[in-house]
Amino acid sequence: MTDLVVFPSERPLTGSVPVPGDKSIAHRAILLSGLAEGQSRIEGGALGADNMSTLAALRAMGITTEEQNEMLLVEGKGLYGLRAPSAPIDCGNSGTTMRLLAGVLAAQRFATVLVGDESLTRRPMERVARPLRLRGARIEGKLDPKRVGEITAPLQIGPLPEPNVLGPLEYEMPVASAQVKSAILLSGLYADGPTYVREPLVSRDHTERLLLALGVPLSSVGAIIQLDGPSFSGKLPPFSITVPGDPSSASFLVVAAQLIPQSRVTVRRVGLNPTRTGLFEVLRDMGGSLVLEPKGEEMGEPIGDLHAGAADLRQGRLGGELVARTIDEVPILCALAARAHGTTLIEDAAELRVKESDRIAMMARVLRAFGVTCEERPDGLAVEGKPEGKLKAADIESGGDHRIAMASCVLGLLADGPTRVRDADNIATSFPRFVGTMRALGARIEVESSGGTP
Ligand SMILES: O=C(O)C1=C[C@@H](OP(=O)(O)O)[C@@H](O)[C@H](O)C1
Ligand SMILES: C=C(OP(=O)(O)O)C(=O)O
Repeated sequence: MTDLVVFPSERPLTGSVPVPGDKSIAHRAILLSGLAEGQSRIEGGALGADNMSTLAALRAMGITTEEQNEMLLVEGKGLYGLRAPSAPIDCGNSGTTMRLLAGVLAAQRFATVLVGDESLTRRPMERVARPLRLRGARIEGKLDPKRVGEITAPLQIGPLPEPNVLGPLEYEMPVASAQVKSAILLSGLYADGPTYVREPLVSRDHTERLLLALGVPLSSVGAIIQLDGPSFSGKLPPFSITVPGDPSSASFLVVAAQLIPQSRVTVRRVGLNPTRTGLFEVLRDMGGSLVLEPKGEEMGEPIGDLHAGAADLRQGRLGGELVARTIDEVPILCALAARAHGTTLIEDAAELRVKESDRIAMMARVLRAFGVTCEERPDGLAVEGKPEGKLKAADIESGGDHRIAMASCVLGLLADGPTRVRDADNIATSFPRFVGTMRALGARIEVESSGGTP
């Protein structure tokens, strides 16, 4: 296991850096390249371990892939080209891998078992199983003794029962989730009738954009999406994509720049899909310093450079529809709130309790360890900002959650002594070069082996 030791910053953060390719877009690009007919090319910078779990799943089902520097070549075999894997597929720490794969595997004539690490094995899976069953798939999990009606991994999927084809589906999702929506849409590629999905709020729409770019007959109005299975040709063309930089990874750098006096940081080629930019909107409302410089688009995804600088912040508010567009940025929003004048309210965010960790409870613990007063609520937090003076140096147990670990590192830069962030290996699930990137901007972070189980 690795600990990070973060030293208080003595100088501004400055420089221009890239971030890894967007994890969500890369999952979808990898999966769809395996289902396309022919060779696709995916360039994505240093993709993290979660994306590698999706790639490994394809390999386990007979898809040939090659990694050349930071480019992936995938030999897609068509929608029906996957082969039964010889063992359970390990989705690692990646909820997106498990839920998106479920949509594709539900339509196969062979059986698969999906497993994950300890954290993924605790996460709710009935939300994805239910709509797939409603269109004829066979999908079972382990009954969750603590949550009635809930199942968790391992997931046993398929084989598809007679008549061997998924049916149409009209489904109203109880919770906004891009993973569930995507699984439903992917299963719709195999269905003999249309797919209609309605979300309570608009979640990230990368699957829709990529499917449209590949010529799939799909349309959406707000939170309603329709895929016309029968008029789909059944073929996906191979494609080349340079995955835009991940705005969720960029958020840690953008927030660090706000908090350290005189900082000026540019993050290059970041995806600016409006379903992902909630944090930047909240930051602007808090008086943050952020300029977006558009740089075109890639397969329907807008891209731009982010120019961030130090700012004097006032309290912010996150709630309602903005939550879905900020869902992975709440840990770093808490760091921002910790240095703002006034109390920042985060509401309607109960979903955070079922991510890699219970991110509401974890951030409450982290903030208190740094000497920041906060109130933990069922669906969020109230964070009392402490804009003056230093925070208290802390010893943080990140619980193996990458976003908790990175948010803690940013807070550590503002402390009155070295901060230890324990169990930080998991940062590699989404941002393998986080420490190198922070150092390139001027932060001092040391990596130490903590002697626990590696
Ligand atoms: O579809 C995706 O790529 C993701 C969707 C979100 O999860 P939910 O669908 O559970 O909200 C997000 O938290 C996750 O990091 C990635
Ligand atoms: C929740 C996350 O990912 P996943 O659901 O894919 O594990 C995340 O990256 O913050």
